[in-house]
Amino acid sequence: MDEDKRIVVDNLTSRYPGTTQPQLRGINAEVQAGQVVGIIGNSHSGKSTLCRVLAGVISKIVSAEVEGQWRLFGRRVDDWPAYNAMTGVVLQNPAGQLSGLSDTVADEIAFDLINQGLAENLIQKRIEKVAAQMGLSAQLHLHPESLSGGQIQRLAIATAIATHPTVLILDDPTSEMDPLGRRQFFHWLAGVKDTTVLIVTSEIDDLCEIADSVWVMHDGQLVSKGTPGDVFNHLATDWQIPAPTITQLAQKMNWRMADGQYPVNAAELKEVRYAHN
Ligand SMILES: Nc1ncnc2c1ncn2[C@@H]1O[C@H](COP(=O)(O)OP(=O)(O)OP(=O)(O)O)[C@@H](O)[C@H]1O
Repeated sequence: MDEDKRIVVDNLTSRYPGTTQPQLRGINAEVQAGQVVGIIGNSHSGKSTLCRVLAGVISKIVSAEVEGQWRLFGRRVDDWPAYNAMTGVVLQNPAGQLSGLSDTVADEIAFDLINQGLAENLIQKRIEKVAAQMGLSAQLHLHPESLSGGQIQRLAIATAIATHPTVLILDDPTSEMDPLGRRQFFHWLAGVKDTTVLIVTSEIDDLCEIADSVWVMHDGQLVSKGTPGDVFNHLATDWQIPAPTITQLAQKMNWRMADGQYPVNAAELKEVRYAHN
């Protein structure tokens, strides 16, 4: 049988203890290997809860009732060592994810690699590579607690990608980064290959430049999913999600693409501008 190279979520419902209504309601979705999926939605719509379930944090660390099925590349969360080994996870408040045991940024990145039993020379190479990717080369000798909020987010991402995960789950990973750091992060994300990425973000303009698909969460439900173009051309007003800046401009100017949709990213904007000249 062919190896299953998808993320499959089948009728997922989840409810925290002490609450009457579920925070996730009947989520169905599928992601092909190598895709970048952006998860958007208002506050309290269930984005973090979905990340927690898919990362296995619910119910391995945080307790909640969960119904339905989900598999990452054929693996179920019950198969925890294998499931855990294939995921890289950055949740909200990444400072809380630091081991608290490392004297330096380099040691923190090395932590999971040592646990994996990687050879010392390979560990050094991985540290240097992911530090460069996350713009932390100059901080490798610093104590993790001396980093700024944005740098801690970059360290958490570096640590998550150092193990070469099959699936990367990122919950609002740029919330504390400055504009340059955020731009560098999305530039890096655009070039990621061989990793399937689920990213919660409110940076809709950046997301539209790089995402293969977008999921919209509203009140615990996955109310829309598709390409950025399809999703942002069909936003319901009660989701209260703004269109990308480029789409808003095109709507004002009535610049539509050949298929009648408004552009959502720079490449599409260029296409309509070319057509209108
Ligand atoms: N540990 C918990 N116990 C009980 N309820 C919780 C818990 N964590 C989250 N909730 C509730 O679950 C709902 C969904 O929260 P969640 O954090 O998943 O939303 P979100 O879309 O990520 O929001 P935000 O954008 O503000 O982070 C909210 O109503 C929240 O109050």
